[in-house]
Amino acid sequence: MKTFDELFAELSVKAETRPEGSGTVAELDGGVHTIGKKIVEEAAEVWMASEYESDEAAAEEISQLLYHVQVMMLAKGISLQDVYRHL
Ligand SMILES: N=c1c2ncn([C@@H]3O[C@H](COP(=O)(O)OP(=O)(O)OP(=O)(O)O)[C@@H](O)[C@H]3O)c2ncn1[C@@H]1O[C@H](COP(=O)(O)O)[C@@H](O)[C@H]1O
Repeated sequence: MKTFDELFAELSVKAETRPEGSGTVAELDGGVHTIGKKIVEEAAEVWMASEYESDEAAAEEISQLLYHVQVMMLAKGISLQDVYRHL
């Protein structure tokens, strides 16, 4: 189990060190367009799971959406503070 901030720290290191086999590195290499499509796909899955599936399934889809949003933040060089400032 990890928090939003802990995941972002982990992904930041992956983006920096580019370890072999990292899905994050592969997604970053796909670029903003590819990451954006992934976000839209996961957002739809959050909607469907929330409307038609269990709370557990919805929570899992939400975690995946948060992950892809963080990958987009890294692709754009947007920090947690840049986002939190708007909350
Ligand atoms: N939390 C996540 C996470 N959530 C979602 N995903 C990715 O998003 C995909 C989920 O998409 P779907 O369920 O829709 O599955 P899918 O459509 O079959 O997936 P694709 O074929 O599109 O890849 C997964 O296959 C992962 O590639 C994640 N990938 C990684 N993490 C965490 O990120 C960290 C770094 O991961 P790596 O960069 O891979 O080392 C680790 O702590 C991981 O737990």
